[in-house]
Amino acid sequence: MILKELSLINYKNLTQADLTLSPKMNCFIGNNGMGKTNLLDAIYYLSFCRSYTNPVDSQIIRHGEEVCLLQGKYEFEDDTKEEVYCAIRRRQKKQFKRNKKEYERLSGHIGLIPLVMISPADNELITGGSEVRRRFMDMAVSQFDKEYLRALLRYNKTLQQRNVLLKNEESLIDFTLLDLWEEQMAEAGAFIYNKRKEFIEEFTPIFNQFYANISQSGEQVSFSYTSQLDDADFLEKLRHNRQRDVYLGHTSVGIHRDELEMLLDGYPIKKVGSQGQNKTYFVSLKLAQFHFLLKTGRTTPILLLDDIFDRLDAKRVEEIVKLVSGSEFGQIFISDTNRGSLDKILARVNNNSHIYSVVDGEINLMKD
Ligand SMILES: Nc1ncnc2c1ncn2[C@@H]1O[C@H](COP(=O)(O)OP(=O)(O)OP(=O)(O)O)[C@@H](O)[C@H]1O
Repeated sequence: MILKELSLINYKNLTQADLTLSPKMNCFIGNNGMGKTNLLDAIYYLSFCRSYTNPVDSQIIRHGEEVCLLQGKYEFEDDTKEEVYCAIRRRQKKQFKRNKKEYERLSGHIGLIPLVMISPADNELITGGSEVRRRFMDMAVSQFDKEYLRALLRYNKTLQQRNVLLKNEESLIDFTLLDLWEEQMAEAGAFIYNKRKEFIEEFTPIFNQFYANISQSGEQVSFSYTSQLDDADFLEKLRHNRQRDVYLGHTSVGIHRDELEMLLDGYPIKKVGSQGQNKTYFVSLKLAQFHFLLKTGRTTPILLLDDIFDRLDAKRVEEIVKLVSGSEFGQIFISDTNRGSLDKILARVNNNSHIYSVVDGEINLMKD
């Protein structure tokens, strides 16, 4: 699937743009702080109904403006077309439309336009808290498995409801209601746990292959997925911990506590990885996610590469260039401050490329 046309108004520092895009490679070049990431982020927004870098919608709207508009026109391999429209207004609920019809729930949109973004912010996957890695699993699975997304929404809602009850004084807690939330949590939680385990099992060899290709080394990458559900029935565990949770005022067991440890040669990469190894790690993770989505979905996802070559040695850059210019990858959006690495990619994809300059939020086509 490709994004054929993108229009935007007031997306962060981008005032206005109407772009007709290349089906293969679209490069955005500009100095620091000019708006390259913002442009990729706008494309991300149209897939996930949220920004990659900033979860607060009101901060997406250009300073001093009241409304931000995004519109993408997509074309699939079987010639079907999709038009996605989004309007974000200050102090109002955002509007998201597919082919002019507004979604009742934004979750209904997730997965329609599969996309993978790789950006320096992904270093958080290694250095950040466990919630970042859970989110990675959730995003990766939700894009091809609607049932997983529904279970996740159900789980989060019941977890929140259980926590609200637990905040009451013990004598005021409605235990019948607590029983009900726990049963629903246990059902959704067990489903998510099994899906995560399945995903990690299938995903690990693909990830290892990408890492080996890029690093050209014998380094082995793997995960250690641990959950409180590993050794006990979830409902039993919830009931067993109830008294403690009443005392704590929140739920201390569940899949919201899962950890996905990331390992390099059996050691936590967080502790042992160099900057270049970390980068190779998360780039490989994301490319493996792309491959996984391609295998499980009905269309080739869009790939966004935000400033990914910095800090990698020439050999690793070359290997990434080789990978992403291969036929497995479809439409790619790439940002960089200079054309060095881009020219190597462009040479591999012949003339199927557009190059844009980004200066102070203005995007101009330099070459097509
Ligand atoms: N809501 C907003 N309104 C106006 N400007 C904004 C808004 N949000 C962010 N910006 C501006 O966007 C700019 C950052 O743009 P972006 O992150 O796209 O830069 P970049 O070209 O990718 O730079 P780098 O090469 O450093 O990564 C900053 O100048 C920031 O102040």
